[in-house]
Amino acid sequence: MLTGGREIELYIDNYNHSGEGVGRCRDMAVFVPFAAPGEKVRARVTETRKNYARAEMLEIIEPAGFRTAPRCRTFGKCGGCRLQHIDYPEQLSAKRELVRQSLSRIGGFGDISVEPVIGMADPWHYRNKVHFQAEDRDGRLVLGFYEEGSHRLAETAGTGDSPLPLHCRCLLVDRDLNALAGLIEEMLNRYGVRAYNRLTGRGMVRHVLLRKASGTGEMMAVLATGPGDWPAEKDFAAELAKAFPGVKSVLRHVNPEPGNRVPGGGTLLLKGSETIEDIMEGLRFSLSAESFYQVNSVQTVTLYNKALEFAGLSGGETVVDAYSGVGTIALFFARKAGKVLGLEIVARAVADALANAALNGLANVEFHQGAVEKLLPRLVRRERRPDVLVLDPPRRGCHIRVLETIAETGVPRVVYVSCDPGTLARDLRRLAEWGYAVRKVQPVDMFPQTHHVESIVLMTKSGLKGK
Ligand SMILES: C[S@@+](CC[C@H](N)C(=O)[O-])C[C@H]1O[C@@H](n2cnc3c(N)ncnc32)[C@H](O)[C@@H]1O
Repeated sequence: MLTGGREIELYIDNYNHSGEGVGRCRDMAVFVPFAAPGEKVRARVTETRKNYARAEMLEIIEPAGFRTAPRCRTFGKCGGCRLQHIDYPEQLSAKRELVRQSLSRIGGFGDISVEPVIGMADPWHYRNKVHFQAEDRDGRLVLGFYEEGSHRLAETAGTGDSPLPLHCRCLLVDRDLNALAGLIEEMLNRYGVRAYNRLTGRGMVRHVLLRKASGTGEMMAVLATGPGDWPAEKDFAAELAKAFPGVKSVLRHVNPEPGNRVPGGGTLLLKGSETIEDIMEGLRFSLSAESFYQVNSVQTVTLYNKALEFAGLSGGETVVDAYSGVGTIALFFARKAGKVLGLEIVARAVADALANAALNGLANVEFHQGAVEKLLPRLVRRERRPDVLVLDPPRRGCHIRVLETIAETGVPRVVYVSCDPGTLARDLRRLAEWGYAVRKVQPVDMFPQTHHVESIVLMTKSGLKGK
């Protein structure tokens, strides 16, 4: 029996779905964060459950050849990155194996073939959106990231000789957004603004959301604040936009509630416009602060082009883009299909998608607001069955009713885009039981240095050939 506090030595032979090393001790799986397969480590047990234990690494007795020095000084503290300790080629093969194992164990697909993960030429500074939390420290407001599982900022972040404050140098975040965060932090202090304290209700800034449209360079800054008056808010915004030319939108989101995660409140436009515009593969997209938009612009193009390839369009097809967000996939497809119907639950995203269709002069695309599990069954009853169905659900995967509708109507081609190999495997299993065959599985690395992996899968009705 393994007990908490005990020191053990173990060989690591796999990763779990969170990117932690997995070894075995007395027939018990032991998860060791930041350990890697092929390594022998000494670790202290921190948690024991019925089927597994967790341990913290004390010493690497035999390191793996692909182990590398993490570049960020807060690696292991802030919780954003999980894989900086292994080199990039190993990250890609680990993610491929993760997808393969999920499809095999959860999906029941046996020895399924998974394509090598499409990685990035430069796997750093790829994020076009970031939330910096605000905290008062030694009489100054600082911006940074929380330590994992806490509401305290990790001590320092980043590395190198940048003039930015240490906590504003995330190695995953676009360099302009890091620089913008540094300027905002300096300015907030100069304007005498303090961080909001959720216990006392005093202070002003809760967090800062920054977003960049990579194709145009336009940036948006949203200061999420408590309810207090801020007479200088417009002066602040005007100075910020002047000092940082890409900044086209400065907003203040007021949240009057004491807690940290309470929605509601209102958004005030302080400077510029409420949206920024991006260009991707010749298509224009208008983005608001709340719009869901993929965070890695380089890999998004790769992902969407793969989706197009898997769809195998010849020009006249009807496509349904289920979970369409601001309409990005739908508009990519509209240029190659007869008609595209986007289905999305968030009203604001549907409004953005309609605006985006108009912005690009695409008349063969419609967007409907509602839950896919309600809209899709109605749609296939009312209109003809789509030739291609694209699914891009949130992490929890598809509602069973969506999968049943696919099976009942026999949609010939299903292109499933997923950010969670576990729910992907569960959904593919159901479709396979109802007569669909997996033709191709292509992971794309949208989130280098983290354990997350995006996959795109082509399924066709059995008997039909995948291209
Ligand atoms: C992973 S995002 C994909 C968005 C878009 N395809 C893209 O690439 O930007 C999932 C989207 O599904 C929407 N969503 C979540 N649950 C939904 C449901 N039951 N019905 C319709 N849309 C839903 C979310 O609002 C979000 O926009």
